[in-house]
Amino acid sequence: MSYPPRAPFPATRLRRVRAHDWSRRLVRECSLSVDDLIWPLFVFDGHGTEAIKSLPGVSRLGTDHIVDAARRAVDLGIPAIALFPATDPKLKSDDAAEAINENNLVCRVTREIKRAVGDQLGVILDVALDPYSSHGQDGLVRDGRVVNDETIAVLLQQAIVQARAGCDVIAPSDMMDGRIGVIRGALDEADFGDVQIMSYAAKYASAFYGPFRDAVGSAANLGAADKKTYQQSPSQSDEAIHEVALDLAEGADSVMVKPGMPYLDIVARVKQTFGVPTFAYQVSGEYAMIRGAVDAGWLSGDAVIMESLLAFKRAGADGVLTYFAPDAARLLGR
Ligand SMILES: NCc1[nH]cc(CCC(=O)O)c1CC(=O)O
Ligand SMILES: [Mg+2]
Repeated sequence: MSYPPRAPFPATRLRRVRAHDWSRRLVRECSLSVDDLIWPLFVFDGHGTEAIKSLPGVSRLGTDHIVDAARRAVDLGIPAIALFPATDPKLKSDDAAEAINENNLVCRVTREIKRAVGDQLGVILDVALDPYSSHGQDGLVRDGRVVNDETIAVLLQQAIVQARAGCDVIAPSDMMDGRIGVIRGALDEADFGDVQIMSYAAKYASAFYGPFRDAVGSAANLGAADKKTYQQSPSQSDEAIHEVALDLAEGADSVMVKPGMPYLDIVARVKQTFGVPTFAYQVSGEYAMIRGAVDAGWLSGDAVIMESLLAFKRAGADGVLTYFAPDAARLLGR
């Protein structure tokens, strides 16, 4: 055998198209755009900003800062924000009554944001009781159990007050069975037929939510309890498909998989199975993991952020809820 070898040469060399930037761009299968981003924001009833220890770089925004953040989202071209309230502990109760107060923090702030930016920005609000309950659970607790149907009776009222405040998208994140159909019916009856429902359809009982619970202050309320009787076990894949099928049949306009990066297989299955608008939530723990490593100098920030978000697109997601939304929008705008 002579050297260098003359034949046979590999007919197919995948490196050929990788050799030039123009050619890599030409064969690109998926890409991330600012249109794919949803920016989650934490708001508290006060002024200024509050750092969140377990979410470096993310702050709770006071009512005097939140409208500016919404304007910033518009300027960056981000299509939508998701608002989460850090409720004053004094307003939390066993029945989470503050959730259905039409002048609660999130409703007031939504009205202000919509007044300022109108239809230039979509506002998404969670439907679940955990920011308002003294036990930190997403539903009502009776004899130590999170009860399903009684909870839904409250959730539908929460959805209505939020829609009345001007919220564009209701996002039930509670994982009660059957709530999408009931909320859809209630919205339609109250003349909010145009308000969308983005269902957290496949939401897992995950350890990656820790920093979020610090941010909204539900960690202390929840204590050592967990949400395993309603959120899915991380071992489940077929069950996620079943969940999504039910929520779509009940009227969900779009569905979400949560967390994101450890569940890209679920994102891919959901998109391939149903072909509907599918979102993924790169949750607080995923953000903290990346941010922490970047801040320690172990990972290169911009590259890792963009790679992590592109991976959602490759899996089939139509959009990503991410605390990196403003960073990504800035990087994409270059
Ligand atoms: N309804 C609760 C809710 N809505 C969004 C998140 C987590 C988001 C994140 O971790 O970034 C959670 C946490 C939970 O289920 O305990
Ligand atoms: Mg369900």
